[in-house]
Amino acid sequence: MTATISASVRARFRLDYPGFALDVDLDLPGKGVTALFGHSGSGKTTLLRAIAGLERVPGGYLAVNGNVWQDDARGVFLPTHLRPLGYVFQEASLFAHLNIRRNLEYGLKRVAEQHRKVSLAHAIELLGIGHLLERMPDALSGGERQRVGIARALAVSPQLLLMDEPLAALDLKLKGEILPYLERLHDELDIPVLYVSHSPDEVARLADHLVLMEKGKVLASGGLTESLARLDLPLSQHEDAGVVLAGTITACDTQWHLNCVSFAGGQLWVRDNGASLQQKLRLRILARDVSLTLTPHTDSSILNVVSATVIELGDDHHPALTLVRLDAGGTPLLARLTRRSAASLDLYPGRAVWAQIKSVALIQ
Ligand SMILES: Nc1ncnc2c1ncn2[C@@H]1O[C@H](COP(=O)(O)OP(=O)(O)OP(=O)(O)O)[C@@H](O)[C@H]1O
Repeated sequence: MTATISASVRARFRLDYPGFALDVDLDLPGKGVTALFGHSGSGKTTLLRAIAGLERVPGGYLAVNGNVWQDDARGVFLPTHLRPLGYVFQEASLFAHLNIRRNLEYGLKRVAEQHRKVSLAHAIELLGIGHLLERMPDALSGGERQRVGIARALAVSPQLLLMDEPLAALDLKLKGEILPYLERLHDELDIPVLYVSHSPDEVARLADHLVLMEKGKVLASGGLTESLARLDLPLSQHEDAGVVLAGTITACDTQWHLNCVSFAGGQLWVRDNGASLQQKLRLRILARDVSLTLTPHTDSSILNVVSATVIELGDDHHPALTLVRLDAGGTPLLARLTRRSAASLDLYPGRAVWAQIKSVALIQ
């Protein structure tokens, strides 16, 4: 294998199907979660399959944190079974005749002792499935099966984890149960993850980097925070467009069950969901939940008022509305307003405003 020095995932693939062409050239972070987002048929699964070597793409190139898995120009092509990766699908296909422990152990044999970075015990603990080990797959719920599938993918100590809509087959309640486990993986493991999702909520909670796909091409690739705030990308037109900011809990108001989250642009009060002081968390602020004023109001019910500057105004999919991109101390915010309000406030790039955000609207 040829070695490169960059700590990243480099993927270059061109593939032609009748009526569809994949044409990507990506340089992705070598750690953290990269979300692949795009309409159905935009090529997300095809890209994952090419990365896994399941789709043989002549002329392709793939290097994962310095290890070249495919470089056809040099005659390098690792078959799928030799690529140290984990692949999680919408539904975990477990062996029906093996109990959960045996399912998890299956596949471990091909991982040499010295390459085992994630122990089976650690994977079991991370996904909270210790109590299920002696059960048979048909005695598990869909959510439990999926947690086993994720643990199985982790247990082979992958250098890259591919997740293709791992929560898509689950109902909202089960999704809510599994997301915290995925957040733990994100926080505790150093494995780069490519995560296909249609859900802005999952992307907001898990991703660090965002790749937007359209018709087989990469429309944009960049950090999550910056990408979500771009008015030129279709994401901003979603009903639940908004930004994600990273903050730390710096105060607790036990009388009113509120926590104060400090971020680069100020402070926000959020509902106390059991987080502790100094805990880091992500807040999702939807554009429709942000209103603007020219002076800070103290006679309103809104607890959160942040000083910001208008960066740009952009079109919304509805002619009555406009999207305003703001900067709050280096943190981007989006506000969706009526054009009438924007006109009566006389908003223009550079104008100083106050962004009001209802506490109840903040998503943790
Ligand atoms: N083996 C194949 N032969 C021909 N066309 C294919 C093949 N595999 C995929 N395609 C086509 O490639 C396009 C991209 O499919 P792909 O499954 O990658 O999209 P996707 O973004 O993952 O979609 P979804 O979100 O619905 O899963 C589609 O038009 C699909 O029909």
